[in-house]
Amino acid sequence: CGSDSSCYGPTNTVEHVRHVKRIQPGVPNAAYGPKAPLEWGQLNFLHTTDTHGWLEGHLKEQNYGADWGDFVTFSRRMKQTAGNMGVDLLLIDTGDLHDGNGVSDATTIDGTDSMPIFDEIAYDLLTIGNHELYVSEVAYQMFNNWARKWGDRYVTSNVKAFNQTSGQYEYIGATHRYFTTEKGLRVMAFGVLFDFTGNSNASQVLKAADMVKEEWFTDAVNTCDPIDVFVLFGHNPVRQTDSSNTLKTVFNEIRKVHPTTPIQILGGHSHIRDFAVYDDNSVALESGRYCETLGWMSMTGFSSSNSGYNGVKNPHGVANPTRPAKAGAKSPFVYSRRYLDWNRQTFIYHTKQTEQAFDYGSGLRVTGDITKVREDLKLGDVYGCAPQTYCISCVPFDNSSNIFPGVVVPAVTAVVVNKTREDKSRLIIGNTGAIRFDLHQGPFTYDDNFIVSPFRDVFLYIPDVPYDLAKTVLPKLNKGPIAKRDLATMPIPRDSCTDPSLGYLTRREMRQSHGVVRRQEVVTSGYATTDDWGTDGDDTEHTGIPNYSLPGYFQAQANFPEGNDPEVVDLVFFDFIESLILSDLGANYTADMVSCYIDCSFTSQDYMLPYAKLAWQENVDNCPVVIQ
Ligand SMILES: Nc1ccn([C@@H]2O[C@H](COP(=O)(O)O)[C@@H](O)[C@H]2O)c(=O)n1
Ligand SMILES: [Zn+2]
Ligand SMILES: [Zn+2]
Repeated sequence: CGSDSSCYGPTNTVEHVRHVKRIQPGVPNAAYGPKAPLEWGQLNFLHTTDTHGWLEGHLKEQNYGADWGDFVTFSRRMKQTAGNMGVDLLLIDTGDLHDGNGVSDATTIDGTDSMPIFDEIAYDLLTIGNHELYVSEVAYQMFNNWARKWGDRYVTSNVKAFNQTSGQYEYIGATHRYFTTEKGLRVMAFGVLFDFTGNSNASQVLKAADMVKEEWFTDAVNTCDPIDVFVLFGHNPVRQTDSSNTLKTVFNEIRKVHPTTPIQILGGHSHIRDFAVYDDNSVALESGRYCETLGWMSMTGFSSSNSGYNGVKNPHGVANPTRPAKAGAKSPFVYSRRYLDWNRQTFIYHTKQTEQAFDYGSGLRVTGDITKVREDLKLGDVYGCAPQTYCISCVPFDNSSNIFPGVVVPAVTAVVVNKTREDKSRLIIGNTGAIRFDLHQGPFTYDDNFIVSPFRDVFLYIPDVPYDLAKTVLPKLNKGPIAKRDLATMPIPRDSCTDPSLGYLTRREMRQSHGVVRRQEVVTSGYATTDDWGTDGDDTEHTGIPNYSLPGYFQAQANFPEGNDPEVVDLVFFDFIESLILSDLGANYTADMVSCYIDCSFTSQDYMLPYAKLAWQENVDNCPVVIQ
């Protein structure tokens, strides 16, 4: 098809219309759920991060099946509960709102339809992620629209945008926010993006080490105004050993002036559930990715002698936090943390509601808005029937059920072809990070195209590169062997990724087949988190999911002569990795030798749909939806 989208568009041909069906969101799960009520303290946090447009929830995974409308209801009910108890609850988001789902990415400018839906939550603090900065139009969407709307709640302590009117780089949001909570806590908040360098020239990211030298920062830390608690939040991993973590830099600067004031840290970007202890008076929470996880953190220990807190000391009728940051901590503060699975059952349980009584009109309206966006963007249109599940990391990289050998390599081999050069041998190289989510067995929809491959990374190429040189590029990019995780240590010997037939079993059958049933309920596969406090953070217990590490890059070779190596190849790659490719090819290769391969609008969003039309037409009219 090349760049001719009429070859695979959903409505252009009669033949295609036959293949268009819609799938419906998954039903709420029923058999298992949260292990215990939340521990409410004086100051409580609900945290989202790296939502990447997944506002519809996970339509093919019951465990993460709530949509943003359900979250609207939940967050409002939790705010009311906090008010009724006489304590504070802060809602916080740490960025990456774009790139990952059709709701955010199927519009001409990413986020056009998703951002108004996202904005239905009354966040107290928000900050910016790197996915708001790759594309200038998106950066300006945040700068000109949402930053203005969110005012001082949008804290971008080290991120500026180029203001075309003033000709200056200006902070996108506020540098910091000093505010008093409903219960009298004086909060100083900083929102810090990791030292990101892949942004377009519409923005500027100050390194944290430079940010802390800015006058506004030293003024804020040294202010004479009382500070009861710092909220240090950012699109930034919380694990101190993560090389991207720059929260530590800011933490250290605060500590020079405030040795014992609590610093509550909330992070993101590494897409994991995590909780880290920084010191006796500081703990950090990270809340996963893609609307799979809602993070909960609470603390108690404020008194009239150390704060302006005028709320209830230990809210009644609920559990309260009891754990010091670490054993023997010299601190009045105790904490709790929990990773909530993103489903209605979780939301209903923690608001003490019933399925019938849970919904608010506001939440239902937002669910309706999401449905309308999905319909308008035709996200439910089906392009093929995937015969099995292919995952990114639940099986080794070379397993046929891995998405790279199973889908991505055959898809780029078959579809990424320049007609005028189709007789040439080619190597196609991509970064594995461009593939963002597992591909589930069953109908492959327009939405799934963005879920699997959301970026608009253009396929570029250099013609006629000697094969002896071209074949050295992938190993140079990857440098080093693929680390493999020993399956024998994993709690589940197989799961629906490795054995697709299991996808047809119910979760109960699946677990019982392995003999793991607890509390007369089912323990399903999912996150089994280990953090600085151990293994009791997951709100719903799960057995783990195998997680094999990946090389950074993949390669497909196409139209190679049988039994021989070609003399030269067309070397095809995403523009996202152009500079790396050129540096691996050496000084004889320069940017002026690079051009668009098919055309400059054919991107990584454009090869999966034609492949689905090519490879997955069997059963397409009768393709069972497999909800895991
Ligand atoms: N145009 C792009 C942009 C990003 N990527 C990949 O995404 C990774 C960053 O994602 P986070 O959610 O972790 O911030 C980046 O490292 C790339 O792998 C891409 O492929 N193309
Ligand atoms: Zn992210
Ligand atoms: Zn990120």
